[in-house]
Amino acid sequence: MSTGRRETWDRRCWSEDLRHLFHQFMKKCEDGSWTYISEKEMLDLQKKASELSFQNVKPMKKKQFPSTLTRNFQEGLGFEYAMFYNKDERRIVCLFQGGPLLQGFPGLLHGGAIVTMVDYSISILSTKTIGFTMTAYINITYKRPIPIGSVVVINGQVDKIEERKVFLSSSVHSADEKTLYSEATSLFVQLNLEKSET
Ligand SMILES: CCCCCCCCCCCCCCCC(=O)SCCNC(=O)CCNC(=O)[C@H](O)C(C)(C)COP(=O)(O)OP(=O)(O)OC[C@H]1O[C@@H](n2cnc3c(N)ncnc32)[C@H](O)[C@@H]1OP(=O)(O)O
Repeated sequence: MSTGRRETWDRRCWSEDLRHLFHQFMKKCEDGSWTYISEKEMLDLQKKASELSFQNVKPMKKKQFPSTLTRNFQEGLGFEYAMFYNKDERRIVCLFQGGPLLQGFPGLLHGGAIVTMVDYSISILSTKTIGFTMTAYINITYKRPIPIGSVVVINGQVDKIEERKVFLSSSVHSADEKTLYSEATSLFVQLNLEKSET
């Protein structure tokens, strides 16, 4: 399937820091330990999710299928990111540069935008680990504010799996790893699709 959506790393709005980190991670992919989650893979996952029916929510019609929240902004103004997945270590890394439309306090990223990117990253990790899941809770602590346009690294990992429950922890650091911006713990629950009405 052609997504009609180009990969994001050729966007002009990507800062030098983001490009540099992106290429560092692409290098880590060469031995197969890490894999880049491409736009096509994201779209395929979304498409699959949109075909699911659970808790009486009917699957979406093909024409209604929208893009995800984080991809609904003009280049550079919202969420610019790339994700990498490590299957053996059950980890995800998201390189994230938040644009001016995500502003909360002047010059700083809104906490809702930060938790959105954390939630989205670890939802992909939990989904890749045990199948489609939803966030039951996410408990985030904001330790330092993130300047608009700066590049941060979100690290997410699976801590424990108990049947349908996946417990994850995550952190948000500066690109040079010197500043810890936020930390979160969360629970994702695998969707009980058998309960669904189709
Ligand atoms: C579809 C995803 C695609 C992702 C990849 C695709 C990529 C492209 C799409 C991008 C998508 C981005 C998505 C971002 C992530 C969202 O933003 S998700 C949106 C925000 N979350 C929600 O709206 C969830 C609302 N809550 C619910 O629907 C239901 O409560 C849940 C979470 C599905 C669980 O309901 P349930 O399946 O009926 O499970 P239930 O039997 O109640 O609980 C199961 C177990 O979990 C425990 N549990 C449930 N909730 C809690 C809680 N809050 N605290 C503690 N324990 C709890 C229960 O106690 C139970 O434990 P056990 O008794 O088994 O030990």
